[in-house]
Amino acid sequence: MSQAEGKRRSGDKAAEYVTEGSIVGVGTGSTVAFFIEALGRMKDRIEGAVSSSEQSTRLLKEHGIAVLDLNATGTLDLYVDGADECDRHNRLIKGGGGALTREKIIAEASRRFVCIIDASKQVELLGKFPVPIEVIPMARSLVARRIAEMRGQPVWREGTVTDNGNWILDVHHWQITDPVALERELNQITGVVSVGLFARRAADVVIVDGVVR
Ligand SMILES: O=C(CO)[C@H](O)[C@H](O)COP(=O)(O)O
Repeated sequence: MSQAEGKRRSGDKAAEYVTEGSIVGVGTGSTVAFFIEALGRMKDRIEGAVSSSEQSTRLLKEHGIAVLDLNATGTLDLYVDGADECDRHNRLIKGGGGALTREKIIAEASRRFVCIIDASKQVELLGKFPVPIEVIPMARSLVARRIAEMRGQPVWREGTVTDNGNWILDVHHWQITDPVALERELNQITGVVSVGLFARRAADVVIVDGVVR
């Protein structure tokens, strides 16, 4: 099966978790684009979506789905999003598309997080994919120095500005044996907005190539 086919199957399968009349949290990325297509086919049966990025907002609107403000919706029943890496405990690296902060907010605001991936995203140990960290622009070098002290190799994703007006550092060469502890430690660095490790709030359900794992 091609990677694109795996993503499409996972996006389609996730639509089975959407309930009548609900508001769905929607992530960002090429796998989520397939989910949005599936959501478009059932748009008359949902109230709308909360979007994690300008990119997904555009896609949702193209499919005729109302985009709602999280401040007005309260807790969501369901959040569907992709990932860059997923370990056997459903802990994730996310943010390859740069939308990690809003993704984390919606994941946190949702009762159930369904992660949709293709088989290539499954790993034994998180960290081969660089960990994205969104930073306040003026704190970029400060945060990079702190990360270097933690034996990470931060690379500035130059030219990328997040939907929140911030910058991203991608941290290479971390073998992440304790993702919860690392996430906590990174969150404490002044200037860090959010961390692309979803370990404390891991996925509840993981769908791989269209099959629930
Ligand atoms: O975290 C993300 C965006 O910030 C995406 O979910 C992640 O990068 C996976 O993307 P794709 O589905 O295109 O492989």
